[in-house]
Amino acid sequence: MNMIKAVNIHKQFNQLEVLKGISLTVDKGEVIAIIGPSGSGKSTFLRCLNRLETIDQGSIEIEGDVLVTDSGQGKVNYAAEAEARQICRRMGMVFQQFNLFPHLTVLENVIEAPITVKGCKREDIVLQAEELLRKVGLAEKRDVYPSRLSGGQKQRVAIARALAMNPDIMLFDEPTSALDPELTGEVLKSMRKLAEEHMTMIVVTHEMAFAREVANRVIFMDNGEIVEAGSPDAIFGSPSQARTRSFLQRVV
Ligand SMILES: Nc1ncnc2c1ncn2[C@@H]1O[C@H](COP(=O)(O)OP(=O)(O)OP(=O)(O)O)[C@@H](O)[C@H]1O
Repeated sequence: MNMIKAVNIHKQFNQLEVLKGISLTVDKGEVIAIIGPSGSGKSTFLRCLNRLETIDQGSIEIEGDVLVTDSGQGKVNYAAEAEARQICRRMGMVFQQFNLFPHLTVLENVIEAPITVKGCKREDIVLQAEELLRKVGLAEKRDVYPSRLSGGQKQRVAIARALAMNPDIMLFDEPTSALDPELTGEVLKSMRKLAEEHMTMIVVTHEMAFAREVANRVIFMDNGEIVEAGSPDAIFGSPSQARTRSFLQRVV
């Protein structure tokens, strides 16, 4: 069973065709890096996987459960709301802009969703949250408000917060793009640790070194299409497509 099976995803914003038939399957424990020029549709594709954006055409299955199917005739059918929500809950997401609750402490940020969404008891989830904060190196920031944290620390709280929901899959949408260069390392280290624990991950990133070292598979997207996909060695070492080569020459 695939963790994610997306077939022929199309997405338009008004007249702009942003995804032009993207297909991707992801197996358990795989780390996928999606790279490509700005505006190529990488974030939109990631957001379609967990229904932050709806698709116009195509189908998505998460761990064998149908989130959305193609009914033909250019229409799609989404699972009923409760089921769709339950399916999407298996995916944790980390955004470029952290999106922490400013009025909650670090610990409260981490335990908020397990309590309100999953109905966990506070005393049960606090221990797990403290463990997750230790894991991202922020145990001592437990009672601090986000405004007192660096960008890198905020992002690590965001990772702990996503993990507190016990997701089977983690989606990262350019998690280091808003950070000063000296702060990206600490976030990438937390992500690397997750990868070593065999978390299934899709990472949209401009960090080519991370993609090369940590991903099992690299997807190069351009202009709403997957131009090329392969092992990091293949993509970075000997890309077969001129568009991939030209992109890598510009960014590496
Ligand atoms: N909600 C929206 N409404 C209208 N257009 C959108 C919306 N979201 C994205 N777009 C457009 O869709 C295209 C793809 O955007 P997307 O953010 O997916 O690209 P990207 O590859 O992730 O780029 P970047 O690396 O710069 O984040 C862009 O032209 C963008 O302006």
